[in-house]
Amino acid sequence: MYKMQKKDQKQIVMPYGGVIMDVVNAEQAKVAEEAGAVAVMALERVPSDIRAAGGVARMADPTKAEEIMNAVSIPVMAKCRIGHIVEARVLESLGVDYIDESEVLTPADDVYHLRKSDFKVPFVCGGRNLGEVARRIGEGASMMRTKGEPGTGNIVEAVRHMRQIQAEIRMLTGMSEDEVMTYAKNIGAPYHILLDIRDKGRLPVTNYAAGGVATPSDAALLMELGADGVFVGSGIFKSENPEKFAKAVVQATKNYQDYALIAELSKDLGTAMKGIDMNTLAPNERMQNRSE
Ligand SMILES: O=C(CO)[C@H](O)[C@H](O)COP(=O)(O)O
Repeated sequence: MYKMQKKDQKQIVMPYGGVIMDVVNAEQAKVAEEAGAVAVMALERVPSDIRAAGGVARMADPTKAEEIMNAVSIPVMAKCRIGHIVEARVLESLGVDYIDESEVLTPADDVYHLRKSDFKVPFVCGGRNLGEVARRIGEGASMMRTKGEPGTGNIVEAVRHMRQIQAEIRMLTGMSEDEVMTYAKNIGAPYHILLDIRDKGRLPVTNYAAGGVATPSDAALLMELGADGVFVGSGIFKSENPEKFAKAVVQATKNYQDYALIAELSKDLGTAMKGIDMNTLAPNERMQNRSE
């Protein structure tokens, strides 16, 4: 257990090379489980539909989480709005396995994130750089994910965030304690968490990549760059053949350096989700900018 987490807080145990899939109903949850997903994320809509709908995106109807929990035996996550203490408590009372305090929903609090160490249910949070990651761990997050740009089918932001975090960790490992202190000040990160990351040479919690995965090769690329696993939302159920894409993404993530296998998995998959060019998305349309 990481020291910022409560003694009686459950832990998130996710395997290396695992895939967590966004699902909006029992049928999709079963597709994810059959494909080999290690967990599902219960949502009202996948991120590309949230993006298209606009307006305020809130925690899903509890019936949705219950329907999905009843359909599968793998862990079920659900999203609450950033800083929404009551949505988080409601999800905890429903018995979801993990909560994602997520920028995919519109934030409830634009200053404070949840004090996650106050909860029994463990949390996953998003980060674009080491400052964000260390702050979320300091608040008690049990797992991290890079943010990417959800719902775009464009991997470029997920790549940017994974590279950024890995580069900062590599830089940190060469720092003396006085250098870590100044770095902590500069990036607004808790000093003791940076010291721990420096000593371990990696994050103290599992870090999956998320946001924009649309093909088996996208998922493998994020593993290649240092992810422990991947989240895939829109890329599965907005593709032409969700069952095939789901299985292919799971296999490619697990076997991310088996390029011949990834070639086979990529054949005759059907059309991937339509992507969005980042140049067409203004800063205020980017979910990743909703928190820091
Ligand atoms: O927020 C998430 C992780 O908790 C989503 O599952 C993830 O970002 C999905 O993005 P995309 O739809 O682009 O795959």
